[in-house]
Amino acid sequence: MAAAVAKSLLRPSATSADISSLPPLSSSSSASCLSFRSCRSQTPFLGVHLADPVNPKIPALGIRSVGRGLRIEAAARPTILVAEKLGEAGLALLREFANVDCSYNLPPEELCAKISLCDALIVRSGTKVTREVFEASNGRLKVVGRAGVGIDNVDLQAATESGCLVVNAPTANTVAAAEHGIALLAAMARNVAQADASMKAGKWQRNKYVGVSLVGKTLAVMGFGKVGSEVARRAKGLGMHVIAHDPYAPADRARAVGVELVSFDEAIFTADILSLHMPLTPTTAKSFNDETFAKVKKGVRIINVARGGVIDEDALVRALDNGTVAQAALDVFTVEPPPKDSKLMMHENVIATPHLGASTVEAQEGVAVEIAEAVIGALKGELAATAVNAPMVPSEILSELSPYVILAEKLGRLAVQLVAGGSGIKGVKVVYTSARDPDDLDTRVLRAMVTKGIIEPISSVFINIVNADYTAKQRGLRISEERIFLDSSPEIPLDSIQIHLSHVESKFASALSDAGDITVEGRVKDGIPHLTLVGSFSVDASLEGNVILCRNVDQPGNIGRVGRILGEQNVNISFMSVGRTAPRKQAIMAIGVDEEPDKETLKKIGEIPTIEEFVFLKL
Ligand SMILES: NC(=O)C1=CN([C@@H]2O[C@H](COP(=O)(O)OP(=O)(O)OC[C@H]3O[C@@H](n4cnc5c(N)ncnc54)[C@H](O)[C@@H]3O)[C@@H](O)[C@H]2O)C=CC1
Ligand SMILES: O=C(O)C(=O)COP(=O)(O)O
Repeated sequence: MAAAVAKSLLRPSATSADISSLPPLSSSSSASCLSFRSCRSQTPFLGVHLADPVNPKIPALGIRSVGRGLRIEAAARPTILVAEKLGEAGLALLREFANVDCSYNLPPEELCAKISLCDALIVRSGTKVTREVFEASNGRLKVVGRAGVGIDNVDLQAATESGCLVVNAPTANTVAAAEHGIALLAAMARNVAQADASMKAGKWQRNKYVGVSLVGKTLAVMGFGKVGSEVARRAKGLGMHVIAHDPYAPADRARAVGVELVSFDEAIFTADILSLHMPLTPTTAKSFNDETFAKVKKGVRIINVARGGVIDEDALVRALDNGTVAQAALDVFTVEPPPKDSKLMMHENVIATPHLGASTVEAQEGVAVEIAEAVIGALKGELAATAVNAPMVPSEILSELSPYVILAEKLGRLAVQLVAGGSGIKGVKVVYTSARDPDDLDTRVLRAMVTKGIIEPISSVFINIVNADYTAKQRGLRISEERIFLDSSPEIPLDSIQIHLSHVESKFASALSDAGDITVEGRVKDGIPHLTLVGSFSVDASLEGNVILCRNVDQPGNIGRVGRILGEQNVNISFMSVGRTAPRKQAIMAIGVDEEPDKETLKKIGEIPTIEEFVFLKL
């Protein structure tokens, strides 16, 4: 397989450029440490290429080894543009390997002008690496390194389309972000920022700035990942009662820290202080809104060191104005920097810092080294453990597996949505039924896509074949694979894929097999992925758009009742499939819908007397 990958490589490297042809440094650049040595020949790559998992035309990531008696091409030095301030230890590593251009805070047009002369770009959260940047690179840019966790400032789709690898540094700033959360917690409780400002204005206001104590208070950590668990550990040291909400965190990890995992509602009902540490995803976006604030304990305090977008900022201003939220401490904002007249930032009960969570000397040295090593490794053509968009499968294998790749991801996505909130997933078993000899069926990409389907809807992490196993392991997710041999033609790579999630509760009890696992199975029919089994029920539904699964007693009229409710709301049904144990016994209806039904419509479906349970799933 590795040899096959190596064969499928490489497009020609962009031509080299002389230092004199680089656009001038921006007047706003805070530093310039251009250190070119060999400027004539800059075709440095061993060849880094990306493959889109569903578009085999995009070549695979790999290494161009030397041809007959040829030298490895890495003799020439690549050019790396460092667009935001990076720790010296990382810069030193980069300079040993490449020509390094530190041009900080470039306006977008200057970044675009420079980028066609650079092989790698390193940024933090302040630089938007847009589609325009990839287009302007004319294919020369091979690696973008994000010196930190969140990659919401990099257009990953555009990066993948242009064959550019994106790597990040996910661990080195965890403690810094957690410490900043604790700093904001203490500063907020004791009005440190407001009291300091008052003293500097010549006042001595001892009565105005009476604070609240932390000991004995309940802190709800929302998002019990790397940063959240470090915050929890520290808050316990302050004598706080710590609970956490994270639908996907394993309970034993929480138990090890002495923290109880609770539902979202329990967390917001009971917390004196909420500390946000979840990623910004479509599910978490604006999850702290008017509806949420209506449920919180009056006078709750909120800390946000995650992403501004998880809070509806206008709703937070209203909640601060009416006293529902007593205070907020914010490091991150929907728009950064926020407008100077932002009501939220200027609110007297808000303390704010300019996205400083990762900004300690130690963390910045750590991320600088972490990202420098990842970028250098990628430029050498090595696999990066922290790659976020780099599938690595030869195009011929990809083209054969491509419908199964989609099937694997959709089954994973479907299975995770069947898990009841609060029951963390630990064990995933993927069963392939195939007539192929195991050596002729490379399941890495399928396993990666199952992992992607399971993790991506609940995380900010982007999964591909490079980082799937790494990410699953980091999250305590054990993915095992099993093959069932089918005595038929090996021309077809796979007959079916089954996913079993063990030791979890389901929000749709019918999805549980006799063994008690959430079980879903799919097949490819005429090139289209189909769902063929849910729990013990056989169904046949194409895995496209959205699906409503209903369990009902098999009797006339059910389809019509559901269809009428959907029709009244102008929700278009794309397909219908019924699977039943026996006539007039239990049945499952799978109904494909083009539009997402609103809550009221779903409620009406749930109220049909013969419908015993139902679930709405987004594919
Ligand atoms: N302010 C700053 O400078 C920094 C901010 N961050 C941000 O902090 C956040 C957390 O980072 P890490 O802990 O490194 O990430 P992580 O991926 O280790 O943890 C995120 C956790 O959130 C959980 N989660 C997902 N959806 C959820 C939901 N709907 N409700 C509750 N929990 C949910 C996940 O299961 C996971 O355990 C990210 O948004 C990251 O970008 C990270 C470092 C510095
Ligand atoms: O790592 C993250 O997600 C951060 O938010 C840190 O951002 P920064 O590198 O300080 O711009």
